[in-house]
Amino acid sequence: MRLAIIGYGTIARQALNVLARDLARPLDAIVCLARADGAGRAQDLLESLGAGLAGERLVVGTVSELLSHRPDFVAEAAGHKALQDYGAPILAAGKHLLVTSAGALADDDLRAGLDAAAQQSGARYRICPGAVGGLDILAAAKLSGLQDVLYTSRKPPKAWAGTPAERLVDLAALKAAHVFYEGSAGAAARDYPQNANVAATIALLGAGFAATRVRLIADPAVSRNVHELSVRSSCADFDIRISGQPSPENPKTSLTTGYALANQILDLWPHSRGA
Ligand SMILES: NC(=O)C1=CN([C@@H]2O[C@H](COP(=O)(O)OP(=O)(O)OC[C@H]3O[C@@H](n4cnc5c(N)ncnc54)[C@H](O)[C@@H]3O)[C@@H](O)[C@H]2O)C=CC1
Ligand SMILES: O=C([O-])CC(=O)C(=O)O
Repeated sequence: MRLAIIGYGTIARQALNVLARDLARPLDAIVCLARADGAGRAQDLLESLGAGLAGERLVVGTVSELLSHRPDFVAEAAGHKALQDYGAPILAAGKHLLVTSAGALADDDLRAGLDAAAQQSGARYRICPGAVGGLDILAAAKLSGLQDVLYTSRKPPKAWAGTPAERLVDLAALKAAHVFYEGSAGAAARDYPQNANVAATIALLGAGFAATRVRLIADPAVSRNVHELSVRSSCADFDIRISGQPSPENPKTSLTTGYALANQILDLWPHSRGA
């Protein structure tokens, strides 16, 4: 088993920790694609996980180097730009791709490029559920006809630091919950690239980027990242609420996301799960 991963931050570290603990046997190789300024950090991460993770542990700087190490598939946990830069060449080389930065797919041109590369090579890209759940019933309900899909993300104010929310509201002074964004999943994914990948995932599996309604809330009364999905459809109405622990290293990212990525990786290899 040979795994390639793009990113060596919060989600990648969490997912690789789970693999190092839970794989039935170590990977033959793990290859991490790092930016020039992060090669040392990527190497430290791979070394910290020891022989339990993989025999060979390699850090590379380009997508062609990554592909030269013949991964079985590639997991992305690095951000929108990484998917824009590396997604099509990976798929064109016939490698399956697990996508965490689903918000990048709000860009129709990127989606068309990935679809074309995948069609030409037969490779597939799969969206990691990330911080959310309930996507199975959403996809089923889509087949029956969706009347309304609303996704609400409620996070502590510090999770919205460094986003356009800062221009809309004084995050540090907030005393009560404040809805600073109400609109389509497409605009949310574009404007909040580190916070609205779940909105994009729901849009992709459900009503699409234009019709999926999104609300983003900064709430000083919560310590969790709370994801709520409300769906009205021809087969069922449902409301799902997930109260996620924020990652200690990155309050924007729910801890679930790294576990979700590890779970997807384990799913792609038969018999890879330990006891
Ligand atoms: N689907 C979901 O539920 C969620 C998706 N995400 C997505 O995952 C991404 C990563 O999240 P975290 O791990 O929390 O962020 P992070 O900031 O902790 O780590 C990102 C890592 O990717 C690396 N990186 C960035 N651009 C790169 C590039 N072009 N090539 C190679 N490496 C690159 C960074 O150096 C860093 O190591 C987010 O930006 C977001 O797009 C985040 C949270 C939830
Ligand atoms: O991890 C989360 O809470 C969700 C998130 O950041 C995203 O959707 O991009």
